[in-house]
Amino acid sequence: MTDAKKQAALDYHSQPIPGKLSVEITKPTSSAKHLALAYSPGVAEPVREIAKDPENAYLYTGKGNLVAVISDGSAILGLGNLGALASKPVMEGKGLLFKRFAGINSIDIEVNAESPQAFIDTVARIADTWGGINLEDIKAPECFEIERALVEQCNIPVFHDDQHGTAIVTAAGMLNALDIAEKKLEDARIVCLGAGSAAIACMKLLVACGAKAENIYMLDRKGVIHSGRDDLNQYKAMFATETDLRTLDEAIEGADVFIGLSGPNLLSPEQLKKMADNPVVFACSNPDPEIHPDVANETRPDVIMATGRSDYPNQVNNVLGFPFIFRGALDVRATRINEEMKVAAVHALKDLAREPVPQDVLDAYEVDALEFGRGYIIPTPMDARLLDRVSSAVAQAAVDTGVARRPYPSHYPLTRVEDVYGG
Ligand SMILES: O=C([O-])CC(=O)C(=O)O
Ligand SMILES: [Mg+2]
Repeated sequence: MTDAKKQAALDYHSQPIPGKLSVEITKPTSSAKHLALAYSPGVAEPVREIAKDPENAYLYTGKGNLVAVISDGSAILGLGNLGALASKPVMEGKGLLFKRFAGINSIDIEVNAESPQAFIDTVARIADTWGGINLEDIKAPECFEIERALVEQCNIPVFHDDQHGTAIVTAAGMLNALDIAEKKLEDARIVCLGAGSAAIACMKLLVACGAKAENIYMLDRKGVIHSGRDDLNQYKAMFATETDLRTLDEAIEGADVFIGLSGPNLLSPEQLKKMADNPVVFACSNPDPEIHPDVANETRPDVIMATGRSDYPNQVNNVLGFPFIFRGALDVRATRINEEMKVAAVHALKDLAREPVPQDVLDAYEVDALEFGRGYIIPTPMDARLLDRVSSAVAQAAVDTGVARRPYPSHYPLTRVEDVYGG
């Protein structure tokens, strides 16, 4: 980023007041009568009701539309382990997106935990107060055990966004990109640079969507993950292939797809040149991709290019997923976010990209046209139709698979965030 852009980012966060979120009051407070309802003695009534039946928390408190965004700061974006407090701008940012795109209230919680177990215990103890928990920017492999334990211990959706949000959006974009390249996921040779939480979840979901595990070459810092290595954790080991290839240089030769979930500038123009025709490149490291889109487009005019960034076309970023996935899950009081709900979100995103784009979206991006093709493989985050399409698909899948504790919402389809509480 230029110095001016860096300063603009700092000013955005500090002005006119520090931070990106604030709390608002939803009830009248202009008289002593109001205070007697809001606080002593009136507040005792909902307390008694909730003590009788915890479900009443959904009726008398904000629980049902409240998501905790929780991190330990151990894998902030593609920046690394910078500690809990430094992750706060990202977690506030997730809260901004939850509210702006899906009308969900959220509070960010940054936990200094000395071990995964300490993190699990901290979150488990505060879990009941939320409608859902979004885990964010927690490093692998600890994130897998943390999520598994919390899903088991909590009766509300617990979702590690960097795994599943990223995987859902990547899978949707990939199905469309390969269609445009006239290739099939089943046949695609895929190179995945990175073996962290997002990489492992993306590859698992791509395999669930039809990719062949033997066509996937995953690389960590030491190179290709192959069956001869004895330094692999159980998660990486799932992607160990029988191969003589050892480096990115070797693996990229003839590859149809490059997915980067690692760090900045790790794919060179020379490596991109070695890929097959119409190469699909998802350089998703944030904020700086594995190859800059300008460099990629210059190197290969036939590239189908996506990044995680808001300032280039084809933004493959979990913002297209987590606000709406939680919206759908909260609205049917799902006990968890299961595989069927994730796959429903993939298809909703994939299909929406094939529909004509409304004028307000074109205006938001200051373009004359966006048409399904190389430059538009996935809906943009500013597309208001996401609220309806993804949330309803997720809610329906929750109902169909028996994890919903409420019926499909009668106030759906949602067209505006103002309508999320129903009529
Ligand atoms: O915050 C973003 O832009 C996407 C994300 O979750 C990450 O990179 O960790
Ligand atoms: Mg993240």
